[in-house]
Amino acid sequence: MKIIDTNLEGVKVIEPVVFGDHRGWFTETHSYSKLKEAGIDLNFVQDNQSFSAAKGTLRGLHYQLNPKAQTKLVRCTRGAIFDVAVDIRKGSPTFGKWYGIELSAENKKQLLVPRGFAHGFMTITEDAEVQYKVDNDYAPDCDRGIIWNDSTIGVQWPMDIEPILSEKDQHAPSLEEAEINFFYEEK
Ligand SMILES: Cc1cn([C@H]2C[C@H](O)[C@@H](COP(=O)(O)OP(=O)(O)O[C@H]3O[C@@H](C)C(=O)[C@@H](O)[C@H]3O)O2)c(=O)[nH]c1=O
Repeated sequence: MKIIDTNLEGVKVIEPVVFGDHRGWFTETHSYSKLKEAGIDLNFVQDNQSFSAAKGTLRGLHYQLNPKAQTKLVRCTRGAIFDVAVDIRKGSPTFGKWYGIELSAENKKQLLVPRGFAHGFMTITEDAEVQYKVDNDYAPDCDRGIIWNDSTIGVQWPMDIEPILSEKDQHAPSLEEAEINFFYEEK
């Protein structure tokens, strides 16, 4: 498996090895040992799956406050999405900066979104299924969002449309108004 750095410290793209033969293919979708060898030691405690029934569905930008912050390891198992991580660690040299990548059932790429980052995605196929691991329990009290089109973040979503959003995501605050309790720690 290839682990590739991005413009944001700690945000990584993981490209699994896919073994094809006359039956189809095989791939490891997660390896604790291989991530640990690469210096990524995570204890995933929950697996999530979502299905979005229409192209242009946007879920995000979401995060959980400390002490319930979550690292997410995201992949797309049907269709394709544009997946985004935003650095929202106070005092970070890349605060408010984003990274985006296409994840698809075909390319099998994964995005590692660390604690202290907001996460969201837009579906770019007729429907899409997303699966992700998290390293902290779901905690509705700590669940927060930032509006998907926040102008200071300026995510370049792949389709210039009014996306399909949840009621909650339609009313999310701006980055400036959002409650954040993550602080950048220099490595
Ligand atoms: C995230 C989550 C939601 N739920 C419930 C709450 C709610 O009734 C229903 C749908 O929740 P939401 O509307 O928050 O689902 P969704 O908008 O898909 O939220 C997800 O978006 C992506 C971008 C993420 O990064 C995830 O961490 C998560 O925030 O599922 C759980 O029971 N456990 C969970 O871990």
